[in-house]
Amino acid sequence: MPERAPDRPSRPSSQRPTLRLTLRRAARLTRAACLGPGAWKAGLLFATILSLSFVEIWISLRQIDWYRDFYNALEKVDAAAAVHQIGIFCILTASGVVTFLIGDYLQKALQLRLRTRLTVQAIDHWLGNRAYWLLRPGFGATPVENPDQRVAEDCRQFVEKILEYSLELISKVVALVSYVALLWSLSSFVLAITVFGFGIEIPRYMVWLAPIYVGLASLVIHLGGRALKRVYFTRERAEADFRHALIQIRASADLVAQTQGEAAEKRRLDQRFGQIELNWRRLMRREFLFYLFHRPYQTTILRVPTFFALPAYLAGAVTLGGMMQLANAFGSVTQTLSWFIFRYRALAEFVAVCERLDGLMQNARAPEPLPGAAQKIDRVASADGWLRLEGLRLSTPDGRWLDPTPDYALRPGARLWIAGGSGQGKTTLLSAVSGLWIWGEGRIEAPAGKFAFLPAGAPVLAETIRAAACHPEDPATHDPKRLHRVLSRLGLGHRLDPCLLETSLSGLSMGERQRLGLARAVMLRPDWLVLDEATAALDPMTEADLLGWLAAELPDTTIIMVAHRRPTGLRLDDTLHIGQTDPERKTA
Ligand SMILES: Nc1ncnc2c1ncn2[C@@H]1O[C@H](COP(=O)(O)OP(=O)(O)OP(=O)(O)O)[C@@H](O)[C@H]1O
Repeated sequence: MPERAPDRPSRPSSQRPTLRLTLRRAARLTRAACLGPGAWKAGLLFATILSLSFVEIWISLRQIDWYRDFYNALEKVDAAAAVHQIGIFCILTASGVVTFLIGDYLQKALQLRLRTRLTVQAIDHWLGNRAYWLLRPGFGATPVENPDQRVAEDCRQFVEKILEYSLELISKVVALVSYVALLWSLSSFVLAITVFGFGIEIPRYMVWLAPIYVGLASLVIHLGGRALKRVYFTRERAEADFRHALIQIRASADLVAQTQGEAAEKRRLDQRFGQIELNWRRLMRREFLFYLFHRPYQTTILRVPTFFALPAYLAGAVTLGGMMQLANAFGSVTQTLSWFIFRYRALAEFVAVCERLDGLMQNARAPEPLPGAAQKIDRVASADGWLRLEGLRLSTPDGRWLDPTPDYALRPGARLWIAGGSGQGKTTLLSAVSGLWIWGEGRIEAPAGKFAFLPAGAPVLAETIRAAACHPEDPATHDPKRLHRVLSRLGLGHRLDPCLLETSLSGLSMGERQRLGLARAVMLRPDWLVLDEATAALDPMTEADLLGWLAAELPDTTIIMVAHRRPTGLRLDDTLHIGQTDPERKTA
């Protein structure tokens, strides 16, 4: 039987998304994506890509020299030197293209490797700790919204962005050092200005101007755009909610059509799309403010360096080629320093991705139930294979107590009917026995062995009849002839493709679904079989026939049946009444 989730460490309190917190989140996710088997290959790929980016920096430095040489050739009207420079230009451009192509290809290979690893971990946490079960509204202390989006979209985005940004950042730092050194060597002259009658001389003014210029611009842009992160977070949530509603309609097409629910669905979709619209308007306002500063900066940053270098040219300190080289060096420094500004919008989105994905990973790693309800069920392994309930009283996750469950002991191989009125806690008891339900008090002695659960509704999530009939085991490990015989006995033979035993589950009636559930029970041969209203959709004659057949197929299996009607066809050893209503007395 599944074991209860392990003890949960306390959750970090909700924190404001500061830079430090974002870096911590990004570091945790990066570790999850990088560490593990084959990590050295990822490291090697990263190092190669980084080296290629250094080559690109070298090429760009050569291009700055090229500006000087080319313009000086023009100034001297030296045709041969100009043609030579055009040749150098072609070589530099070709080298740049080749370096870019190889780097881009390797980067995509690394992305695939890291995304696979991160996604596998996200899925492992989400499914492995039963977080998908516990972290739902009404169950978990911190329900996770739209996990589908976080696992599918955010893992991809995180890996793409972290690679892109970390490579960029490292190469920008290296480039910055090179560009500053170049700018330092070029701007050896002094700027002499007069302020309020005082003569001021600023040596190497181009070097000091660059960080002041970019620093002021960064501050202004950050102030204008800092609210964007929240808007991006909400945008993703609204989009995911809308998509989810559409998926629900696809999955419940019959239900919507039979209940003529189109108008209600349209209202629901309108309401969810309304959230997208609302957020979009907020985004329009925020981005307007942001671009008010960002756009002018972006459009002037390439032109302004020439204006700043002009005083040196006019003072005769540099030649025209020297001024162009100086302007380019200054432009390179300011553009490198402006990385934060140019990436501001994308970085704000990246912060939102980190918050969502790390939230999923952290919560799923140690899913915490809603606080407030008692979690005092003492679950122990049964030494003699009996199932025992002692002093058991279950509660709902929000703390409402259900009626006490009678003390009870069930021997292996017995057949038990659990009876009780609607809402009295029968399904909840089954969940507690299987270790899922943790709210309540008392003691459950749970036997070991293979456990199978047949729910009332749809059988299982599977793509083919064969997979559904063997779920959760691999259908390839089951004998196809036996499967065919079982399904035919249950009246589902017509659903099988004669050659491949593969057909879709769509269009199965509720009774057919429940018969498929019985097929599963027989194929799995569990030690413990729990049926929760799993034959309620069958007519009494079929139910009696199939339950009799099931009992014969599984002679040693302990069968626990929850049903409102006393099951026929199954020789019952005992009945356990849950709650205050005794259905037998009621019928009598
Ligand atoms: N997540 C939850 N949050 C709050 N209450 C819950 C939750 N899950 C179950 N309950 C409540 O616990 C009670 C027992 O539910 P349970 O499904 O076990 O009843 P049941 O006996 O199987 O009912 P039925 O025969 O109608 O299927 C019900 O009142 C139900 O509303």
